[in-house]
Amino acid sequence: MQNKICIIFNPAARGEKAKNLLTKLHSVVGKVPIKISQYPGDAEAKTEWAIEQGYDLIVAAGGDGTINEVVNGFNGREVTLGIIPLGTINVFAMELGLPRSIEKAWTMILQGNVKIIDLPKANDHPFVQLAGVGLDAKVLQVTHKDIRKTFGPLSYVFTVTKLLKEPQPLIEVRLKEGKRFFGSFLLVGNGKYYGGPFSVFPKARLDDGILDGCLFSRVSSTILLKCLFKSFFNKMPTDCEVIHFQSKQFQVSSPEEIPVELDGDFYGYTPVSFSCEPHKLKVIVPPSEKATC
Ligand SMILES: Nc1ncnc2c1ncn2[C@@H]1O[C@H](COP(=O)(O)OP(=O)(O)OP(=O)(O)O)[C@@H](O)[C@H]1O
Repeated sequence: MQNKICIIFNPAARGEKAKNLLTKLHSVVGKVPIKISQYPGDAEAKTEWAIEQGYDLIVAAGGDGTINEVVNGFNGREVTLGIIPLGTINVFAMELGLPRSIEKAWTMILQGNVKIIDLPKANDHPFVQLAGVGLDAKVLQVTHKDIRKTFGPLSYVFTVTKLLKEPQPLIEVRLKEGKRFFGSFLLVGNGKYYGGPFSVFPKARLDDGILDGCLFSRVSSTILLKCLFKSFFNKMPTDCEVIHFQSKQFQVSSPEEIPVELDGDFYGYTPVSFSCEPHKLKVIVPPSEKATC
């Protein structure tokens, strides 16, 4: 049976440059409805509305934050996710090997090769690709929107440099499987990539039923640069500064509240519990990708 498709478009993605792509998007998708997200959180509301109207293939046209909102709008219902990557970095699209051009992404969506992947959660809040506790979440929280718009991803580098001068927090990670770790900055991955083509979780797979963690005992510009360099070549440092773990479920706590981000957007504060629902999310991938259903 043919899917009923609805597109949820975020004009604010790619530093608000995505809005210039709306006419192009209309010309590529023809009569398929495009609903425009009007404010942060609206992509989730529009997805819920679309599902109530009987649409069963919801296409997120935006970046990772838009995909996150769309998936949160699924609320456990049996619908399929399509993606037209219009964000700045598009880490999840990179993980799935999706084409970046609107035409190619649309052709792939119409081909309809579905893969079923895991759906990670922070408390009850789903995310698709990654989460961070500590430094990166704080960077997202404090980097002003106008500075982000002007300097793009470079604006985060300015903030990191400033934040590294501050005292580092203490994070405790308690795995359901029994182990306990301590550190100051935690990254959690469903897939391999973080922040671009950086393979911070080289062992991660989107459909293995587990989450990968990377806990830094402390962070400095040298440690971060070393990690970025190594992860670009698919090798994370294995020295004492970084603990790698895999787990189905774990708790993260800290003496003080520490910020948490999900898929590149600020989410809230510790304590937070991470878990992973295996084989829960249907997503359209290129025909060359082996479907798991
Ligand atoms: N109409 C809107 N006005 C302002 N912000 C919006 C609007 N609609 C959605 N948003 C917000 O835009 C933010 C950025 O979206 P998104 O993450 O998709 O783009 P991006 O940051 O360019 O991409 P990526 O995360 O892949 O680099 C999200 O936090 C989302 O909540």
